[in-house]
Amino acid sequence: MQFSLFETPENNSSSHQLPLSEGDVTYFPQAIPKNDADTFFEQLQSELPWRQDTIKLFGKPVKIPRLQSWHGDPECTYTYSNLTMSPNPWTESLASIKARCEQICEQSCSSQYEARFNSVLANWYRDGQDSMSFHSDDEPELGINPVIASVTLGEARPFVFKHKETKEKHIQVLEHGSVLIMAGTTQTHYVHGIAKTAKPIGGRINLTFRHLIQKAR
Ligand SMILES: O=C(O)CCC(=O)C(=O)O
Ligand SMILES: [Fe+2]
Repeated sequence: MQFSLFETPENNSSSHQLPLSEGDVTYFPQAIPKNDADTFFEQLQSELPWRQDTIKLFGKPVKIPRLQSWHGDPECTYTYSNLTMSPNPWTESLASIKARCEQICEQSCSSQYEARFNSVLANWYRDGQDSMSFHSDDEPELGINPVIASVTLGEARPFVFKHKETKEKHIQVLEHGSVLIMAGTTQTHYVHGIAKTAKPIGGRINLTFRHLIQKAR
């Protein structure tokens, strides 16, 4: 699929900045047209090598409540919750969605921001019992003030930002085909997460595109 088929953000008049007192977050609904988003959802669900990792919580092994898959350029080894993941290669659909996110960043984000991504963490929330606890994406490999593009396919879920000191909260429902760009000091001041819900809901795939900085050897 070619990304020239996508609408440009200029046509996407409903993009808006979240009203966070510190941080820089912009939401682009319908960044990926519905038909393409439907196809990507099906393709990614069947083609990615999904795995359920185990992390240690207070010394005890706990299965994380979602499936994940890490992809990127060959040098992009990533450590997340004490897990070190070697990258799986880019698939055609991941590369196409990455190009769309880079296009949005180039056209709509401040020129001081890096608008190239070399890796992506894919998360598959199979139902309402799958979740992601509050965290910041502030690993050293991401550098200072990282730009992260977060794509939602499938079921819409509320995405919660919480200020680390003031506890100010902001909720944005992330819809099918949307892109959320987190930049500036967002990771310094806020944690974010996806809560569980008892509602009977369908699956959601989230892709967070990142730019990893290579460590000096
Ligand atoms: O599923 C989401 O929207 C959030 C994913 C996320 O925060 C992450 O992968 O770091
Ligand atoms: Fe995150």
